[in-house]
Amino acid sequence: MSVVIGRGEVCVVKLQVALDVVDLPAALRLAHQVAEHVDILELGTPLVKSVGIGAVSAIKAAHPDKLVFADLKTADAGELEAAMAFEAGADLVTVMGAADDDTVRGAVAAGRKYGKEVVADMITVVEDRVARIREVAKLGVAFVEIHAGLDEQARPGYTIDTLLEDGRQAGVPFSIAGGIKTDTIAAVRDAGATVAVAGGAIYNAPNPTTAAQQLKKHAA
Ligand SMILES: O=C(CO)[C@H](O)[C@H](O)COP(=O)(O)O
Repeated sequence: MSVVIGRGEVCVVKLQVALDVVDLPAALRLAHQVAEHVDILELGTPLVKSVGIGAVSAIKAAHPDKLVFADLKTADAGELEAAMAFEAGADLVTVMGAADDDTVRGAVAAGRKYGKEVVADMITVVEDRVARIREVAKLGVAFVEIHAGLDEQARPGYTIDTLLEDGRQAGVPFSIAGGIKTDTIAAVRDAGATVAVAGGAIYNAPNPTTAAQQLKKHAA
């Protein structure tokens, strides 16, 4: 399966579900509920920490037709950690955009070896995020994830607007993650994102299948 989604001609924003649960049966259940309506199945960082890298293999085995995204958020030993995820069946893996350039390069080297792709997660506050996005994009990642984490989202007054503005300014392929909902996903698409990542809007919904379906509809 081709995983080149950052550098190709992409007109429609892809929908990535973040499986932010902490046990494998729950992740498999959620993936089964939403797979039909999403393009990418993401194993959230807490899931990988709780279950281990074998969770990647289990999700890929259950959904071989989907891109599987291992959100490792690697901060060091980029080549080693990315190789672990690719060996387990991941199509995409994250490395921290704020990590050392050699950590990012290492992950990218593993991606080249396995024919898979690396995404730089820009969650960490850096002085000038747009400048760092442009630097990281030159290191060979498929795209950057412009991301407000759950802790940032919990702060009063949080909106997704800054993420979208950084995406517009950066001029490189990007995804957006940061509490995307049905009322914001169209703006994510219009800002030019390649991928929209949704976690809580799906796994906290009374009916995750319907939630994923609605997000896809609003993104079209
Ligand atoms: O990586 C994450 C947190 O670090 C989440 O998976 C990502 O933010 C998407 O979830 P949500 O839509 O709930 O923000």
